[in-house]
Amino acid sequence: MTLLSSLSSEASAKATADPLDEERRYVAMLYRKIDELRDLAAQRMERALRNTGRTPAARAERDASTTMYRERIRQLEGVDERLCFGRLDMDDGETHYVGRMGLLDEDDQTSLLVDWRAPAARPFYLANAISREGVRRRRQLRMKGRTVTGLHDEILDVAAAPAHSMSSLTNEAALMAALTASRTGQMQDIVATIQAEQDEIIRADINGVLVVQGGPGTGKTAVALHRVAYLLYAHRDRLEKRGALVLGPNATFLRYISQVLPSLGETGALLCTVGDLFPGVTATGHEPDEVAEIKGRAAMVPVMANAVYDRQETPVVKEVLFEGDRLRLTRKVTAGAKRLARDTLRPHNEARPFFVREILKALTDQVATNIGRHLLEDDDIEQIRIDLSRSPEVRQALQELWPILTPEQLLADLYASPERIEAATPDFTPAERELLRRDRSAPWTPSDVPLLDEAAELLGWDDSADRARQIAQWRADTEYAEGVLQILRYEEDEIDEEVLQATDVIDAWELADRHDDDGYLSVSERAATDRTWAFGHIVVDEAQELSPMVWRLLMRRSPSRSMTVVGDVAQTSDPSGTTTWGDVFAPYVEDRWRLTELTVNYRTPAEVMAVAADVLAAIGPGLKPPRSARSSGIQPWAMRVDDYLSDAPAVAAAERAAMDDGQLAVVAPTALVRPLGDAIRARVQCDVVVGDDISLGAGMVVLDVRQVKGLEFDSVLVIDPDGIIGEARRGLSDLYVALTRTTKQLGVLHRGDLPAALGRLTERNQESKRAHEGVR
Ligand SMILES: Nc1ncnc2c1ncn2[C@@H]1O[C@H](COP(=O)(O)OP(=O)(O)OP(=O)(O)O)[C@@H](O)[C@H]1O
Repeated sequence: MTLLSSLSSEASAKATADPLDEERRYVAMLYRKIDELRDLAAQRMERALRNTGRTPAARAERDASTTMYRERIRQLEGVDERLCFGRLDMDDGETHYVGRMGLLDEDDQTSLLVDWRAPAARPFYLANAISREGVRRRRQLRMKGRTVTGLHDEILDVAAAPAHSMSSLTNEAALMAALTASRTGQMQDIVATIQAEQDEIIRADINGVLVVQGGPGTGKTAVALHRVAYLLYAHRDRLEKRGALVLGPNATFLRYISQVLPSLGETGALLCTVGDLFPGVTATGHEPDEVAEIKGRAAMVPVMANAVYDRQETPVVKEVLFEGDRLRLTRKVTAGAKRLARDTLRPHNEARPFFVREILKALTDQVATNIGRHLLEDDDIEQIRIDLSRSPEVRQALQELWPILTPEQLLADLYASPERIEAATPDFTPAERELLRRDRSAPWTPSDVPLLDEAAELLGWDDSADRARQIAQWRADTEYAEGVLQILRYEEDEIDEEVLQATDVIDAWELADRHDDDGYLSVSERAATDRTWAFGHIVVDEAQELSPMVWRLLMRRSPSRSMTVVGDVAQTSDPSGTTTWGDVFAPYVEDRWRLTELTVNYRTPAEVMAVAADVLAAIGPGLKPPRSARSSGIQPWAMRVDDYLSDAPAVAAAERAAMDDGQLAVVAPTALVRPLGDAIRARVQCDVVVGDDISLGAGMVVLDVRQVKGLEFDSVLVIDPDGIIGEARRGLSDLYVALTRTTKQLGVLHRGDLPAALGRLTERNQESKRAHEGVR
């Protein structure tokens, strides 16, 4: 036990029946309060929905109100599970109950429940026997659903503390219970057991770039999510308008963490991957690492600029047919127009009108000269200019000389043409150019997204067509609505003059407006559809994997540079990723970023971490492993097999059979994942999911290292460590990631000798191997 005096009590323990009853009564009262609030929000939402919204303003208000009440109901539902988890008895006689949200007594405005993020709750996470923070007793409430099942008291009295019992962990009993619980496939919040070093980070200043470096299992993801919840609470005004973005490595990971923020009463952050950051594009394609690495380089910035310049053409002569005449644009003319347009320093599409104006002027001059300038008035010349601008041939020529481009067109055209690639990449080798080549029909990949974003910046948005389309659509809707009203008028005229006509209660404009079913969008929804959205705060998880081009995109979305960046440079596997934080931020904030470290591994037991530490030493001698919060008493093991596909399924089946519940992950080199998954499926009884199909609740999953990143499982079986090391440029880092995914058990199957870095593993002897074979 960490602290001096510790008193545990289970629901069944007679000696503590009274305090338990007292807490049960109190918590039941809190739930009644929550139910009342939920009913009230539901009633108000219903009332708001009944409002017909006769004017656009009323309709906007109705939509805003319903969204607000819907969010409130979701928030109240989110915090329902383990609403209240602690109680502080202070020296001054005050008592504070700590929970997921704040609740007030409406009559006397006293606090019934303190939000875990409020200053009054902070001692719950920080108080210890040495620095009591005014706390006399800290009580943990164990809850199952809405029922208090037990409690655990810590009396913070330094005089009674035996020196050897001091531990750096807070709420240790509850922490250990959380760490040893079986995993469900969904990340749980840690709100009842946040540790002091984590609390510091969660509540750190919102401004500037905060980098949280920490080894595997140190709670980086958990801390990042609790920090978002804290910032949404402490800086509600700022973040309500601009929103918060949480960027994760892949969709599986986002699903894994998706329940954490709602359970903290927050639904307002946008969770997405890099592939989601260009609205309108679904980046589902895969590509080899070496292609992604090239696309992620900072050298792609000039490449994209060259690709745009390459589209601004100046042929020796461009001939244009106009009303039977062959007009000529010499290079001198097109180059002059190009220079003038570029000198505006506007993006390509926005500079185009300047180019067009110059070219039309030159063509108008030619036509006027051909007719005889002395025969023409100013109005005639203007008419010629207008006719030229409307001529399909002239338009076609202008499109060839300076095309209107979308980011998708620019990039697809570039990839599809060896000539364009060559023109845009003067410093690339032929092999690198070849890697960029791709068919026009190939799907977009995540590493295309920052390039599309770069292209959008260089091209500028030409939204005139969109706006024209919107106006046309609105007109069509209005006309349609007017048509509907005509019909109603006609029919109603026939029926009864006393009957209220449709046109009395609704006009065409409003009817058209109702057709637009976009409704009221929340900040996250608006942010998700707006490429240029500037977020109030950005959180990046597994940040070591991001390429320089992705950082460039993120910095555009964060002009205020308010960011929390969490990662571990020892776990970098993406060839575009970083192993030095300074390199990432120097171009944007120089050295004005803060580094903070997490040092305790809450996931991986000490026995497994000892093995992983040897691999870490092989990655870089200076790298320090995190300290494990606990030992499991279970030694990790290795087993030599003859053939992975025929031997591994039996071992996996035996491991799974030995587990009561929870999840087993089989982590293998990418090429082995599918065949191994099929072979295992044929052997085991439980639900097995393979690769990207991962359904988070399955009893067994078969994945490669990329897919397993950020996740955790009760037991992990690593297949072919040499294969894992060999298949990636940073293969040892991949092995380190694979080994550190377990919360309890680790086994490694190998064919030849074990890699040197795994020398510490004890080989399983033949008997246990035979025992596994018996399961076949
Ligand atoms: N204070 C805490 N109380 C209870 N559980 C905790 C605490 N801190 C971390 N954990 C648990 O430890 C595990 C690892 O946390 P998390 O996934 O956030 O670590 P990480 O640093 O992001 O790991 P990795 O870099 O390996 O992906 C999770 O199950 C998390 O809930």
